[in-house]
Amino acid sequence: MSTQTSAPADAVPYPLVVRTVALDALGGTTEAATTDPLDLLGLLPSQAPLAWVRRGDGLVAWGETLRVAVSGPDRFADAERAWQDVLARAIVRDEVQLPGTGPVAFGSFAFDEDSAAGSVIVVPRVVVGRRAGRTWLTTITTGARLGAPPRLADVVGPRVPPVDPGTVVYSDGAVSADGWREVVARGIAAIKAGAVDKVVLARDVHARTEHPVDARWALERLAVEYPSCWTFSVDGMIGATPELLVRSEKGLVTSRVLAGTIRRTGDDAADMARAAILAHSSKDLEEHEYAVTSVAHALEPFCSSTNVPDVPFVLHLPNVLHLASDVTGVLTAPTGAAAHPSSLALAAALHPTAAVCGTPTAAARELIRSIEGMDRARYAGPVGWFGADGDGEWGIALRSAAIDPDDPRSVRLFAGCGVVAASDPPAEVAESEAKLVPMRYALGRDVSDS
Ligand SMILES: C=C(O[C@@H]1C=C(C(=O)O)C=C[C@H]1O)C(=O)O
Repeated sequence: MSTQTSAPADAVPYPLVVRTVALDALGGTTEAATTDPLDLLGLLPSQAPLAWVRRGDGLVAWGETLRVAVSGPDRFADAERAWQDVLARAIVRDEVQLPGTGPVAFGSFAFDEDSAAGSVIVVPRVVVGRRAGRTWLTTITTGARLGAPPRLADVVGPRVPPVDPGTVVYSDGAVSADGWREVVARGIAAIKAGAVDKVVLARDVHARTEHPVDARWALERLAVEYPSCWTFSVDGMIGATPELLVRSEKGLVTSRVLAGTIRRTGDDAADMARAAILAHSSKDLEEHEYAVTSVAHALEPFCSSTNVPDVPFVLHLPNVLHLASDVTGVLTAPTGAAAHPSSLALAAALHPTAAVCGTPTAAARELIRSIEGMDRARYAGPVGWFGADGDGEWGIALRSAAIDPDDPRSVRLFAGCGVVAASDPPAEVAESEAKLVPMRYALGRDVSDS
């Protein structure tokens, strides 16, 4: 339970000066919007890139004006307070006024409050954003006053292509695949003994790369191969998640809940048949129901109305099919409060959902602590960004990996699976392998590597 600001608000010699200007276009395109994610990702430097990109829209950022490290059960509230302190002293000129313009902080939070891994929010120096054909540049400095409007050419370096990580050698993480089958069997036994209804169990795999991992290599591959996912990079945590914990924008809240998975075969006709099986599988529908209910209940105190679809749709990804539900709500101030909560406060209220922890939450988290055999660190925790008005987007850091800050040739890849009474341990191991495919692909060279 602590907060550490590497440039504490009190120690910032001047208030933050935040300036957002419109950009005509990126990548030389002056026509209507392109949806090429590489337009944004292609601007990133190799050092500590920050990204939140989907279908060519989103935010990329670099540099560090401020970093706030938090931990423990109050990590979300502590981060929020630090951000509010910074904002209270900021001088902002925002000529674009869209979600993601003006001051922006990126964050990545540990799954478990007891994790040895810290959580962090980073306020970058430069942000480039794009939304529905409009692009903008934000600079965040600690200069004493507003200077001339920033220009992209002054803040973006010469394009240095991402470096190929080279040969990748995989080895067991904290628990081997065989050992993890036993972990799943223990989870099923605990469910049958009545300890929980559902538990989500995860494993890690270690990758050793020939060359230091250039996060941009992985991000570019993920953004192209998994366009319906949110490709993210925050403080060495990278991935492409299909699951949106919460988006809060102008009083509307959205959450994309996933739970219930089937592997793809590579044969489109067979996959269509599998999609139909998934949509009717009572085991997967049960897993899904727990996840949707946990999100709907967590949102209720903050919403005047919510909309929970009656039946899930099937989300097609290159590696797996998921049961998916988009839960939406209209935010309202909870009793006694002046304003509705920020996107980060909503993420804190939602986390951990039954899609990544289980049902009931506290018992599932205890079971994970006692049988999973690893520290999830920031895997399955909230990752994303928020702005000055508190609006923002937080995904669940799935299909993800953590690059070791002390050894960038060392990477932990993660995958987990929802377990219910009807689960089968070998099938869950196979499902976890399918969920590792995106990050293996990201570190690879071409499709045949995956
Ligand atoms: C835990 C993960 O995925 C979660 C578990 C799912 C399932 O068990 O069906 C599906 C999507 C995610 O909510 C992961 O990808 O690591």
